[in-house]
Amino acid sequence: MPSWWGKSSSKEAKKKTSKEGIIDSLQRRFRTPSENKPASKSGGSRRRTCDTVSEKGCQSVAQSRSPSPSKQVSRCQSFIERPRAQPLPLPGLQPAGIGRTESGISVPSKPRSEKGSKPFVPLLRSRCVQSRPEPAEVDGDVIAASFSSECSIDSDDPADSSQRSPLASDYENGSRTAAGSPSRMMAKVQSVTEIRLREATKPANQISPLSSRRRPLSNHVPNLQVPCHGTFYIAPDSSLSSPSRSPLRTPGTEQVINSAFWTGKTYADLPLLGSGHCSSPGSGQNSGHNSMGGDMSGQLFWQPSRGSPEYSPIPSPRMTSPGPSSRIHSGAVSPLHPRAVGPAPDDGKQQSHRLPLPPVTISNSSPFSHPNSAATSPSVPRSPGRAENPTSPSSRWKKGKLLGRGTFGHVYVGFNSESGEMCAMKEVTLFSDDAKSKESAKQLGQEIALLSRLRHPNIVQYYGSETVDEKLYIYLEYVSGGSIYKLLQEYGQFGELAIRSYTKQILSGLAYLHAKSTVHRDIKGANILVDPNGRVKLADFGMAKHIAGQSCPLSFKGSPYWMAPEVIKNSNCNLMVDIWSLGCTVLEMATTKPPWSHYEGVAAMFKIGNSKDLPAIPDHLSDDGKNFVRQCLQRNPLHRPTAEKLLEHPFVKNAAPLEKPIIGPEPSDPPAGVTAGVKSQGIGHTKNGTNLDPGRLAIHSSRVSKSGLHSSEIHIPRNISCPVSPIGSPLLHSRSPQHLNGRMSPSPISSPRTTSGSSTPLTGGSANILYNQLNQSVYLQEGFGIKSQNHYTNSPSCRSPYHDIFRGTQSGSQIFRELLSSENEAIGKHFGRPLHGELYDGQSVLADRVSQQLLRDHAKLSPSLDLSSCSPFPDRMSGM
Ligand SMILES: Nc1ncnc2c1ncn2[C@@H]1O[C@H](COP(=O)(O)OP(=O)(O)OP(=O)(O)O)[C@@H](O)[C@H]1O
Repeated sequence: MPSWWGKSSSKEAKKKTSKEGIIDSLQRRFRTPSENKPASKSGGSRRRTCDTVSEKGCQSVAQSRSPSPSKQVSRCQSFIERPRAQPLPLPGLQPAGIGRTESGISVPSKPRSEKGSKPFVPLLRSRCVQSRPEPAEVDGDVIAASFSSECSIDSDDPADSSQRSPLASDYENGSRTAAGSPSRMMAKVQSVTEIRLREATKPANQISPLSSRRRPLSNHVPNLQVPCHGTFYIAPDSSLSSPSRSPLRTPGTEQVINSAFWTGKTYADLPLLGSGHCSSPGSGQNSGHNSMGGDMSGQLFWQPSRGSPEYSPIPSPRMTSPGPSSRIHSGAVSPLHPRAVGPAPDDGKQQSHRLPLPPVTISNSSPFSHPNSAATSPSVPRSPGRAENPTSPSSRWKKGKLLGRGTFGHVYVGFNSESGEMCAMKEVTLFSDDAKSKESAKQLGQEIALLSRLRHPNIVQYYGSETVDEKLYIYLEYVSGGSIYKLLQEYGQFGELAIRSYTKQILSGLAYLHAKSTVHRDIKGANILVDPNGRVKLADFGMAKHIAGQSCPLSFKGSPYWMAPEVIKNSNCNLMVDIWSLGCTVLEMATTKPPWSHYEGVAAMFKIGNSKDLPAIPDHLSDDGKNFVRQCLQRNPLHRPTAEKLLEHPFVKNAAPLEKPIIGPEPSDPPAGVTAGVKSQGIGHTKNGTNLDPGRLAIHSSRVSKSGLHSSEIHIPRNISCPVSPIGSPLLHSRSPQHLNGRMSPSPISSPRTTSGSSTPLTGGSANILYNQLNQSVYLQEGFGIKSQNHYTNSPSCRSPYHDIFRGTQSGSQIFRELLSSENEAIGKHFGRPLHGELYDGQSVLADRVSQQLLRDHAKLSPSLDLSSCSPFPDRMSGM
């Protein structure tokens, strides 16, 4: 049970103490001479303890692990073990070791000696503490089948590793699990279960962690193989794929172990690797994901947690570990790589950091360069004196507070102080000499390739990306409300109205996604963002995959508690896995926990995969709600309704929108400058008294179109003056009816941009405007009226995975582009131009502007660039 579900901190403290003793014993038992350093220190059990340990740069038991697989089965934090219902940290009442920043980000309050001076502590490992479940708490058949969520199986980044919990998956983390072959997985789970059963009968001090420490390849991975290329064999969360784990940083066996992991090691080797990452998915900065990812075979890989820093009362190992990134407030630490050490996003106070300066010199010497890429060429890092270069898009964006930490890096608020716009900036460090970085880049490339072709109001919008030096920045729609997971943790279970509304929106996003033969594979509360107006956005497409055929075999991705049976059982998975996960998410919203959360991750998987049981459905759900959940949680995927079909289910069909109606201004108080017939409301606009927020016009129009309602029946939403939200974004007004007349009446916030054409990535003054009204796509170009789609050079049809501008040094950009696999191109072939009439959210406009402006800005630097080409890599993308 997550600590915040716990009963009291005192109870936890006792457990902590006892577990620390266990850890000490383990360390004494397994510590190698090299580990017997003063720096090493036994850590406590649980995530919190691990964090502490990590912070101290201690603990590493992996290398000395017992050769016996069974002894290596470690157990990390489980729901079962965690204190129940620990209240959310309140000011002054935060759990020990946890601090809370002004921004609501939980951080370890414990002082860190290494802060600022010790960004990287080798051999830091989170402990895989084998803690035995209390008999009364565990089912007999699964009592042992638990991996520790706090264990790390790999991570070249000490910081990272120390912060990860293996099954990182405990629900609270919503952990995503990375594993391999489903079939093998089940066998492994069962085997591990047996092991755990055996372990459970042993004294605690005899239990060895299933660890994850690095071991010499010769000793532990005799049959290491290089994973085959061209498939998603590396989970985004995998250590291999994590840029944070550079072999250069801490060459160790862990990495090797991971590598072996990907190759489909036999069960006998599982224990060496199976402990997985000790990540605390929802903890700390991690938004609560512990997911398994990667189309790998033969691996049981508990992905490191990712998450939003803001909310987990329990500090994620990752968050509290000495790892640079984990310390939001700790100052100069690099989340991903020692070389990437930089200022901490937050240090208790909100700080803005300028983006890394873009390169000054650009040439086309890069073999990967293309006319439209700003990052294709060798470049010279900008000198400090050039920070204010107006041609630099990046210089106009300031990196703000840390929103969350993911597998690949950190996500920050991006703020354009000139236009007042915001976005979410995902910062990923790339290293040309880091194999893992390359894998990460590949994963990111896949995600970008896929996400860049998605445009839907219920899917977080991808704006663009660029590389600056060795960092890749991915600009995304900023959804300021946080994830459903976070909201549940903070406010408790949702009422049915909210559940209905959210579920309907999730379904809308899924229906759209599935129509593109794309499966998300990681639907859960932590990956669903909510804006202040209650609009839901699917996020985190790191696990998403386009399904060419009817299924995607050999995929074992997802988060244990939300994972469909067929995924666990190695059956072919298809789009229906998302429906199962949706059912779990509905239960999560209704109870704050996913089904089977009383089991530890692996135990839950065992239960999901092997039993015929269905999770309990709370009585307080309506009959429609219960039926909806049952529909989703049918074990036979063929029996599950499609997302499109479920939209007709009474549970969601009549779901009332959460938006409040627009409250019009006083009739006699029209703002100055308002065109006749058009009134301004706040930062929104109205059209001839319809009071439709243009930011929602298309959406509601779409609803009307689908439902057959007349305009008079349209629910009139209220734009709750939130300049941060997509709705409130001035960019949304590009869809204002005013634009149909070739006029731009940007909101006050957007005025500077729209009128001046300032060159920010997201604010191209002459950017193309995409307008959609009443389900009709109309492309507009600012100042030029309606423009044909065919002439809309930045239309989605022209996009490719390489559409983005990669700015930066050759190393960073080249790495990224080099590693964009052919699979990306394959994906692209399935994502052409959005269907005519396809709903475009206002964020699409922003996205287009980003790309446009990036191109434009780069063109300023490189006048010779040919911007007429749709595809930066015509040769590679010709098939799109
Ligand atoms: N568009 C966004 N708006 C607001 N917050 C966001 C956004 N994207 C991400 N975040 C925050 O950042 C956290 C990490 O982001 P995300 O999970 O996408 O990173 P990631 O690298 O994809 O992680 P992983 O793949 O391991 O799940 C999220 O939990 C969320 O709190």
